[in-house]
Formats: sequence, C-alpha cells, structure tokens
Amino acid sequence: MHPDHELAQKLKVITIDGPAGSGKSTVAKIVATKLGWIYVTTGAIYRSLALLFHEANLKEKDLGSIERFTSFINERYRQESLSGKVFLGEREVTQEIKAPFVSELASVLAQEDSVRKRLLPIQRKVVLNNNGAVVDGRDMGTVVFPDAPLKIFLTASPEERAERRLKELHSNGMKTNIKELIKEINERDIRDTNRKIAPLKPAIDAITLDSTKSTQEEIARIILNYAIQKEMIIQKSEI
Ligand SMILES: Nc1ncnc2c1ncn2[C@@H]1O[C@H](COP(=O)(O)OP(=O)(O)OP(=O)(O)O)[C@@H](O)[C@H]1O
Ligand SMILES: Nc1ccn([C@H]2C[C@H](O)[C@@H](COP(=O)(O)O)O2)c(=O)n1
Repeated sequence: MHPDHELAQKLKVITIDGPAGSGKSTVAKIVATKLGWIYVTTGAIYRSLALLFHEANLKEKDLGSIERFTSFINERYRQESLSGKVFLGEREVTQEIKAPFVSELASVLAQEDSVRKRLLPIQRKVVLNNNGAVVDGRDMGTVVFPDAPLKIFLTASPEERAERRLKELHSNGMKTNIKELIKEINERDIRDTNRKIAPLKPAIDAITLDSTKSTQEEIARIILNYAIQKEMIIQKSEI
C-alpha cells in the first residue's frame, strides 16, 4: 500500500466499465497509480483466451475444449500491476492481444456462459489477493464486483474512440484504417451490449462519465474526487 494514503475499511475496489476504446484501462492505470493500488484490465484475460484459441486454430463451435484454455490462463496469465504488461507463461502478449482480430474473437467468445463462468473466479482472485484495485471491463460493476463502493461507466463517441484506437495501433506498427475501426468498434459494442449473459450496461448505481472531450487526466481526477467523497480514501494533497 502507498504509505501516504490512509484507506477506510471498505471494499477497496473501483470498477470502470464501458464500451471499446472509451479509455477505461488508461484511466484505471492513472487512478490506481495515484492510490498505490493495482489495476486490472479484464479485457486482457478475454483477449488472451482469444489469442490461444486462434493459435490452436479453433472456432466458436470448438468451445467444448474451453477447459484446456481456461486452466492454462488460470495457471499462466499474469498482468504486471504497474506496467500493465500481459504475459502467458513467459511469453509477453501485451501488443499481440490488441490486434483487431483478437478484439473481435474475444467479444465473440465472451458471449458464452461456459467462458464467463470459467473466467469469473480468475478475475476475483487477482483483485481480492491485493489491497485495493481499479478494475475495468464490461461487467465489473454489474456481475464481478456488485458490492464495489464506486462504479464508473465510461463512454466516448464511436468516432473519437476509433480515432484513439487508430493512433494507438499505428504507433504500434499495426495497419488499419478509420472506417474499419469504426465498423469493428460498432459491431463489438452491439455484440457486447446485446449478449444474454453479463451484457455491457451501467450498474444501477454507476456514475456515467463521457470522455469524448476530456483528457484521461481530467477523467481520473473526477474519479479520485468521487473516491474521496465516498470515503474510500482520505484526501491527501498529492492525490
Ligand atoms: N480521454 C482521452 N483522451 C484521449 N485519448 C485517450 C483518452 N483516454 C484514453 N485515450 C487513448 O485511447 C486509446 C484507448 O484507450 P484504452 O485502451 O484505455 O481504452 P479501453 O476502454 O480500455 O479500450 P478497450 O475496451 O478496447 O480495451 C489509448 O491509446 C489511450 O491512450
Ligand atoms: N469484463 C469483460 C471484459 C472484456 N470482455 C470482452 C468483450 C470485449 O469486447 C472483449 C475485449 O475487451 P477489451 O479489451 O476491449 O476491454 O472482451 C467482457 O465480455 N467482459
């Protein structure tokens, strides 16, 4: 725990849910760093599963073999709490799992009950083994941490989200264009929102923030202020 932060005796979890590219993991990292908490981007778990699936040349119809992959993820998946780097065993997959085909397959597999059931305890374990976490995904506030004292639903316009993603992919040397990205993001939002199990939606007690015209630092500051208001943390000058 960060030595300068006194923390109240509450579940120390801040959840950030929202559509693809709204800035969840960027903001989660800033907030967690300020608090000396860990941050967990649960999309990386679904993405890692999708990468393994793809590499084994499997398709949705092969979900029967999900056990093999989820137990691999359970044993080998690791997200560094400070850098956010993602590993499967010794292999670093941080950039690989950002590829658009992985995004799509992750979203497709995430519709399946068998997949969600298997990944749920992995997400809870990572967080509850630590003293304070900021977690982002699609169902953090609704399903995985329904008792979290502070829940954020982060949005941004699809165009802005696609622009951000385009910059990110280009800076990592991946080729794509804005039209394709808007299409991919819209399709993913529709699939994630309309699935039967744990769909993307704000928890009833979530605070919705629109980041279209705000910087990541501004959004992080708003979230930290809510955490102070909710007495999850005691205000210190440097937070
Ligand atoms: N408020 C912001 N203003 C400008 N760019 C931002 C903002 N927030 C995040 N970004 C940038 O947008 C891109 C997507 O952000 P991020 O990966 O945090 O989104 P996400 O919601 O976690 O996405 P996904 O659900 O697809 O994993 C990143 O390149 C990030 O640096
Ligand atoms: N809690 C979560 C996290 C992710 N998913 C699925 C749906 C997403 O489209 C996909 C990739 O996630 P991202 O990296 O964009 O956050 O994984 C989910 O269903 N639930």
